[in-house]
Amino acid sequence: MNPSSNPAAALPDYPGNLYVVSAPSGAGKSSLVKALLELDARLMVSVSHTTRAPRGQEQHGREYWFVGQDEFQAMIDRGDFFEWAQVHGNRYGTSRAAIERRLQAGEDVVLEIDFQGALQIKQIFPAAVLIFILPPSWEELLQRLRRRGEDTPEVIEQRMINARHEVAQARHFDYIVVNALFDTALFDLKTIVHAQRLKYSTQRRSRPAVFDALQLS
Ligand SMILES: Nc1nc2c(ncn2[C@@H]2O[C@H](COP(=O)(O)OP(=O)(O)O)[C@@H](O)[C@H]2O)c(=O)[nH]1
Ligand SMILES: Nc1ncnc2c1ncn2[C@@H]1O[C@H](COP(=O)(O)OP(=O)(O)O)[C@@H](O)[C@H]1O
Repeated sequence: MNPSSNPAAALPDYPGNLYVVSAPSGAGKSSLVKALLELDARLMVSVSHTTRAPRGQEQHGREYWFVGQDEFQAMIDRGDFFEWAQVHGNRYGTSRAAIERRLQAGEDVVLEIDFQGALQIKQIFPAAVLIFILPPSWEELLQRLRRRGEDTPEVIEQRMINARHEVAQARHFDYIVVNALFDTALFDLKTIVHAQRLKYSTQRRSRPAVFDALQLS
């Protein structure tokens, strides 16, 4: 956990839903979230800020806002981050403005962040739904990192070491999805999002249409 992060007061009960997806590097969270967004027009992903250098095809403002150490530090000092954390030697953060505005507008937001950030979010926004994605095995995780071909062997080795610690945090999450077969994991993710959407809308102002159809109070 990040002792220096700016602890926010609990957020109000926004009409939008917040989903947080975490996983060890290479488990498939970016691929799954991308596929989920294609299936679900109501979901928006929040683009984080990072001090990490861009990988091959990554674009500023699409995968991340790539910023320098000084700019990141200035954002921390101004309290611009909802949460931030140091992960694999770089800093990553979710900007407050982007997600609060969307949740207020009733949009559903997905954050793809590490477990430290996820646990910070749960503290300030208990209605957030925390989903942890597990690889089917350590061997498969290593193969996926190698096949992705984006990281040096040293970086892959570090990510495999960090993964042991990260997966131990899965028990603090609301749901666990095993990404063995991609389509099965995607289906699981979609089901969680859909089920939570129905559940939360019953607790809030809006009622799911099926309640009217069944004349439920
Ligand atoms: N706390 C936090 N973690 C983030 C944020 N954005 C990305 N991360 C996490 O940082 C880690 C490294 O991400 P990245 O460098 O893209 O590598 P990848 O996970 O291998 O694709 C992953 O666990 C991400 O989920 C953020 O805004 N906040
Ligand atoms: N179920 C799966 N089976 C096989 N390969 C997968 C699966 N899910 C993702 N991958 C591949 O594994 C690699 C890592 O996935 P990625 O989405 O980048 O992971 P993460 O965002 O968690 O670091 C990518 O090359 C991706 O295409």
